[in-house]
Amino acid sequence: MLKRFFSYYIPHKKLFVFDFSSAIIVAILELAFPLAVQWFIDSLLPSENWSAIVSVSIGLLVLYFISTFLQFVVNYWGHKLGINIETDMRKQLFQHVQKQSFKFFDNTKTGNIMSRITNDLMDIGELAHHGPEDLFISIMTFIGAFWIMFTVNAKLALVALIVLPFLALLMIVSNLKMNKAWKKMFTEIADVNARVEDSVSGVRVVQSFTNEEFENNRFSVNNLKFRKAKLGGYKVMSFSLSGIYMMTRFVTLAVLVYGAWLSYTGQLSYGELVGFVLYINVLFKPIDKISALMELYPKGMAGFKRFTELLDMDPDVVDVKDAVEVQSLRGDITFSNVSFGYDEHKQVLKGINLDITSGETIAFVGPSGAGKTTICSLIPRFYDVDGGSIKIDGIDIRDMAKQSLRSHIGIVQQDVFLFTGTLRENIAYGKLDASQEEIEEAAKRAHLESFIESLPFGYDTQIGERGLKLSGGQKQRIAIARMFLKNPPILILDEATSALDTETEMIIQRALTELAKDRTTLVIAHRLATIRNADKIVVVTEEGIAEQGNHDELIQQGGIFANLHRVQFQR
Ligand SMILES: Nc1ncnc2c1ncn2[C@@H]1O[C@H](COP(=O)(O)OP(=O)(O)OP(=O)(O)O)[C@@H](O)[C@H]1O
Repeated sequence: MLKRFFSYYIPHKKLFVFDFSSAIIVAILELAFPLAVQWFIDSLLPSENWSAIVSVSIGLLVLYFISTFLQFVVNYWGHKLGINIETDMRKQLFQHVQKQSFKFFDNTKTGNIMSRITNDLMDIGELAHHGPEDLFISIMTFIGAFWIMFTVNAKLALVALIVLPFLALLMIVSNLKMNKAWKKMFTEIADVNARVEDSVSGVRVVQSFTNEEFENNRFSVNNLKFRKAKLGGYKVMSFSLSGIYMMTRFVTLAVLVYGAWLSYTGQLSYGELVGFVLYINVLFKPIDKISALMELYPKGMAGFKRFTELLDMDPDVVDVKDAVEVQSLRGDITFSNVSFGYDEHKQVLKGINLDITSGETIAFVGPSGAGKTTICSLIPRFYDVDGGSIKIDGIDIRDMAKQSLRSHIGIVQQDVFLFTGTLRENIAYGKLDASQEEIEEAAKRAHLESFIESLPFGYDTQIGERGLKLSGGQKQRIAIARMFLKNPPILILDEATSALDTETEMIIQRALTELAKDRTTLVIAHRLATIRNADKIVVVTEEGIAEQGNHDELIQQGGIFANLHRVQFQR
């Protein structure tokens, strides 16, 4: 774990060396200062050589300036190092999450992912800066101070050492306890985030059911759990800090009393006594630093551990070695004996055989939950099949590079997802480098033109978070405009179930018919009227594909489709 943590320093090694060496020089200067004071009192003062006293004072002043500058370096560039590492980790995690398969998102709460990327990494920068540096410097100054104290007066130095084993024990025990407490705290805050994400995105449902009180209570449960976990951590920390404080102050007093007696009996000079007391401070500074690290280390490491846990989750759908980078596709799709389940306990598809010729429009119909959407999700490899194969233009899609395959498939989902931003940005999502002319052309073909013209800010209109300021029909037309820009040879249309008014429906239908031209189009159909002209209708039931043929053939067969047709049109 530590080795992995240190690997993040490699890109910033120059900064690290700069910061670290400055910190070492500061520590050496601090170590030398009490010695200088001791020498000042014992040797320089009795000589009454004022010019030497002034020269030494000026020398000390210069050293102070150097030390001040180096402290600035350590504070600023040291933190810069930490922030750089934190930023790298956050970027890496975000990119990793983007690569995850649908299965991951099916099973992970959004708030949880957000927590990992933001909160969990919050303390890592501080740890990256202070961790190795403070530890090394603390050990160095501690040993240095102790060694000097020992050479000045061994008996007095041993008095200062008495508390050391107790101190070490206290630190180790509280470190272990804090580690546990902070890990728990991160889990709880992730749950708080998940709850907030859920309630805020679902706020319209919450308010329409007047369930605000219920949501408040659910939130309070998580919030209190987080409070308890955090308070637990602070309790251990407070005990430990107080213990350290007490022990260190006890030693100061013991050294002062015993040192006074040694001085009184002529075994210690005044300069040595003053130097010794100053060294006690130098000796305790590292202990203070280490106790601060004790708070930081478990917190940072708990976050780092959660970071690596997520980073080590490999996506389910990956490219094989030497995967084919697809340049273009005709759009012939073949399903051979395909089986699939979202989890091992339940098979959703089995024995699916299907041939789709390029340029055809295929409509999938059947009862809810039969697997129509699932069949379509397998084509862009949102999930990989468990058995059998899917081939496009004769190549197994598992042998194609995932991104190149998906760049040839367009999907218009039932529930159109729009991003916060302008209309222009949302249409251009289909082709990020689209020119204004291309965007306008796509909008025109999606029958969006007159709507955009009616807006005071036209293409620059902000559509609100997730397109909240737009109607269902407008959102669908934006999704269609995106597809005109993307221009994929294979198109998947998940027909909207929500009813639109007849006129809007007609406009959308016209746009879709134009979009489907010269492409292999798969329509997940909910209303049978819209698929009359499909080249092939595939009836999917829980047992698999029950019927296929064109509209008239299926009506004539008098099977499931004919039945569905009768039910829908008799209403
Ligand atoms: N992400 C998922 N994780 C687990 N199970 C899922 C997931 N998506 C769908 N299912 C299950 O798979 C089965 C098929 O669902 P699918 O969405 O493919 O049906 P559908 O025919 O498209 O239904 P509808 O017409 O209602 O959209 C259902 O039993 C559903 O509960």
